[in-house]
Order: sequence, then structure tokens, then C-alpha cells
Amino acid sequence: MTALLRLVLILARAEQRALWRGLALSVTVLAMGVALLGLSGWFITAAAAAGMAGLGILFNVFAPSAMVRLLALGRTAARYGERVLTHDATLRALSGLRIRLLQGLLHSPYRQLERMRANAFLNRVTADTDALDGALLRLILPALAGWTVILCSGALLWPLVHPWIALAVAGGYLILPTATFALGQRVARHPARRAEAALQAARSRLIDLVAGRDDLAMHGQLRQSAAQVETAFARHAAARARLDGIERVTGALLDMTGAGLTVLALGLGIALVQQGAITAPQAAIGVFVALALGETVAPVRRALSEIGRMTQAARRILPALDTPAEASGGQPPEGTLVFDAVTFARPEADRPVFAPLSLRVAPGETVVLEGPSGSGKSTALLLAAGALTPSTGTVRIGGQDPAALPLTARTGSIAVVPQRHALIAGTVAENLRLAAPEASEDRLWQVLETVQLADTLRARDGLETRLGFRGTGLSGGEARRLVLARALLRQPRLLLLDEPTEGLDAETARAVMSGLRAACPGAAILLAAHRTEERACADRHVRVTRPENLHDRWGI
Ligand SMILES: Nc1ncnc2c1ncn2[C@@H]1O[C@H](COP(=O)(O)OP(=O)(O)OP(=O)(O)O)[C@@H](O)[C@H]1O
Repeated sequence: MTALLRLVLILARAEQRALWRGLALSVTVLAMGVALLGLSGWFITAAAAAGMAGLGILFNVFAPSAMVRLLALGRTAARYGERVLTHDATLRALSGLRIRLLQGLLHSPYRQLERMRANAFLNRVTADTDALDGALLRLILPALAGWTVILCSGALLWPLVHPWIALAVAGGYLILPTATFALGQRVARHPARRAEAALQAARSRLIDLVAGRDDLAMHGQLRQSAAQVETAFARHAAARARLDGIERVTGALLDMTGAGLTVLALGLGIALVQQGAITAPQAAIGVFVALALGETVAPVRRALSEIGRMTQAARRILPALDTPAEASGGQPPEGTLVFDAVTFARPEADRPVFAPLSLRVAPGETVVLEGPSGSGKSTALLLAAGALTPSTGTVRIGGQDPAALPLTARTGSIAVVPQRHALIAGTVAENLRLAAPEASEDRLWQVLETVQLADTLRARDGLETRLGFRGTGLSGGEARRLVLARALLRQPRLLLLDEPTEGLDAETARAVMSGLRAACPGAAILLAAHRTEERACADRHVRVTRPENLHDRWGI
């Protein structure tokens, strides 16, 4: 609940004025409802009493009936205004939250980002934020408005009717629905969690199923995966059915509270009339107000079935909002890349990925990292880029620690081409301009020539060639060259390449490697390589070794 309250405060602060006005209108709607029934009760009873006393002709029916009409119409108008204001403010606050959340998630440390699956990311930004719309609209605003109207009704019943009736009605409505909510919330917590977990699992499995459909079909696993999605949806439906049951029971309890308090007000009213403490029309006000206040607690039912989902969503969202914003400024690092006895261990691992690594790459030099698969070459490149921080030893570029620099400074002079390409759906030009939004068409063709891709694209739609989801529509080798071309657009002073010519024939690979060096003659190039064509272009080779191979030498 604490996380949920903190998030509600964040949302409320974003749209303070509109929400205060919405709350005032909510109170007006409920107060008008209570006044409408109270006045009607008094009107009917007073008119009947006057009729029985033979004074009907003298009874002024016009003023109360005009008031009843005014309240009925005013209530409808206030309800409309309240809905428009609160929904609009909540949706605006949520879209602001979504942007803050996206920024928080995208600026989280590299290790956190690399662990986050696409579907978890998507769920957080869409389903989790959507779950929070009910927090203001169906929980906090109705609760505040309800409590205000109950307290005000009690304060008015005290002098207008009788203190006992005021205490019974207001006290009953304050205590009983709150207790019902507290109890219902406890019972609903587990099914709500189960429902949410099952829904998230169903979504994740469905996304995995769609993304991996080719592989699953090849292995004959499509049916089984579809069945797993179905199971998660069935679990969600079962948990929802349980929640619906709790909602029904809570609803019945709330209805019984309303009916019970109305009967209590009636009983007390009759007793007080018989004692001569109040008149029958006064007693009628008490009874009808008790009946009308039932409306103030109706939203409790709906909030109960949603509160588990909201609480969980708030717990997932809050940590991402707390991520400090990425600093800007700082000078892009420039100069010689130096690794001094660097090791890196993941927190969950009991030893470093590779044995202490030392190397130097001066501007204009090309150094190749060699080593068996899994020895840590890609990890070393991420350390050079400042995406990871060494466990021991130091990484410096021209004397600066890249991991300590703001992202904007790092990306100003370092370009990384990872093993797995990251192309997006859109045109070739759009993909290239991710690195340099202002680049001219001539410049785009220039880098495409460098990576031997210009002719292939000219034969298609040139820079307007459209790529599908994650860059489909190009062969593996073409996609790789497009990513290399994109890195060149940045005119990097440190180029970090992970198996850059993977998937290319030997001749194209050689041409690409010499093109890369020609395109940025002053850059320091560090590359992880297995292929002869890549190794051949090196000024020096550095071997990355698993720690167990050097157990005695390094004492790891
Ligand atoms: N995100 C990760 N979480 C946990 N372990 C990882 C992660 N990425 C890589 N590893 C592990 O770290 C070690 C080094 O991986 P790395 O990718 O750096 O090796 P590599 O030398 O580049 O391999 P290859 O030549 O096959 O690309 C491997 O044992 C790998 O399983």
C-alpha cells in the first residue's frame, strides 16, 4: 500500500488543480444526492402531516419541489463535470508518468537493461501504468469525497434532526464500510496477485510464442507453447472469478450496511418522535439521508477487486521512477585506450569472466582481441565502452574513466557495434540516421559504400528500402554491414567492433575491414575477432583468457 500511496501522490501532484476541482465536484454530487433524498423525505412527510392536520391548503409545495428539481438537475450537471475533469486529469497524469517511467527505465544501468526482457518492459510501460488509473478514479477520490460527505451529513443531522441519529448514521457509514474494505482487501490480496501474475505470464508467453514462432514450428513445439499460453489465461480467469465472488460478497455487505443503517435511523426516529424529542418530518430526514449515503460507499466494491493489481503495479513502477536522470555534459573521451589489469565479475558469479587483462590502443591503431568462445571478448568491449565497470583494475581513454562519464559524452566519441545487430522497422535512411539525425543523403551513401552495401541497396529502393520488424528484409551479412555503416556516421574516435564481418564472404570481409580503417584513419579500433580476415588487419593481438586457464599464474 505504501508504494501505491506514493504513486498516487506523484499522480495527484502532477494535476493538483484539476483534481481538487474534480474532488469538489465529487463532493457536490454526493452532497446533492443526500440533500435530494433528505429533502424529499421531509417534503413527503411534512406534506402528509399537514394534510392529516387539515392544513394541506396552507402547505407551500412550490419551494421544496423547486428545490428538489434544482438538486436533481444540478446533480446531473455536477456529475458530468466531475467525470470530465477527473478522467482528463488522471489520463494526463498517467501519460506524464509513462514518459517519466520510460526515461527511468532507459537510463537504468546497462546491466539492468540487458536483463530486462522486452515483454517485461512493455508490460511496465503499458499495463502497469494503466492499472493505476483506478487508484485515483476509483479509490482515492471516491474515498475522500465519501468521507467528506458522511462527516458533513453527520454535522448537519446533529442540529437538524438529533445527535443520536447523526452519530448512528455518520458513525455507521464511517466505520462499517471502512472495516469491510480492510477485510475485503486482505481476502482479495492473494487472488488479485494470482490474477495479475497469470496475466503477465500469459502476455509474456504470447509475445515469446509470436517472436519465436519459426523456431517453435521447426521443433514441433507450437502446440505445446500455445497450450502454455492457454493455461496462463485459464489461471487468470480462475483468479478473476474468485475476485468477482469477493466483489459480490463485499457488495452484499455494503448493501446490508446501507439497509441496516436506514432501519436503525428509522427505529431511532420513531422512538424519538414518540418521546417528543423530534417531529416526524425531522425523523424522515434522518431515514432518507441514511438511505442516500449508501451511494458514498458504492465505489469500495470496485476498488477492492482492483487494489491488488494496483499495488503490484505501483511496486514495479516506483523503483524505475527513482532512477536518477542521466547527467549530461562532460567532454567526449579522446586518446589512447588503456586497460590496466582489468577483471570483471558478475555479482551472481563466483569468479571473474577473464583473467586480468592489460592492453593499449592508440589513435590510428587496430588491436584484435582473440580467445575461445565465451572467454569474455564482448565483455571487454563493453568495459571499454564504459557500459560495464571493472571489478578490479582500470579502464581509461585519454586518462578518463569512460564508465564515470555521462552517456552523452561517451557516445560523442565511442561507437560500439555489438554482435547482435539492432535494426528497427523503417527505411534504411531512418536506421542510419539513428546515429546522426542530420546526416545528408550523400554522407549516408558514403558510409554505405565503405561497408560495400551501396550497390545492393541501389538495386532496391536505395535509402528508402523498407525493413520489417527488427530489420527483417536484409540478409544477416547485409544487416551487419548496415549497423557498421551506422557506427561510422558518428565519426568515432574509439570504434569497438564485435565480430564485425560475421556472415560475410572472405573477399567482402577484407574490403569492409580496409574500408572501416580508411573511413576513420585516426580512430583507435578494438575488435573481438575469430576470422582470419579480421585478425589480418591488426597492429597487435591480445589474448583474452578464462581465469581457470591461468589459475596458478594469477592466483584466481
Ligand atoms: N548477460 C549476461 N549474463 C550472464 N552471463 C553472461 C552475460 N553475457 C555473457 N555472459 C557470460 O560471460 C562470459 C563471457 O561472454 P562474452 O560474450 O564476453 O564472451 P565472448 O568471448 O565474446 O564469446 P563469443 O566469442 O562466443 O562471442 C560467457 O561465459 C557468457 O556466458
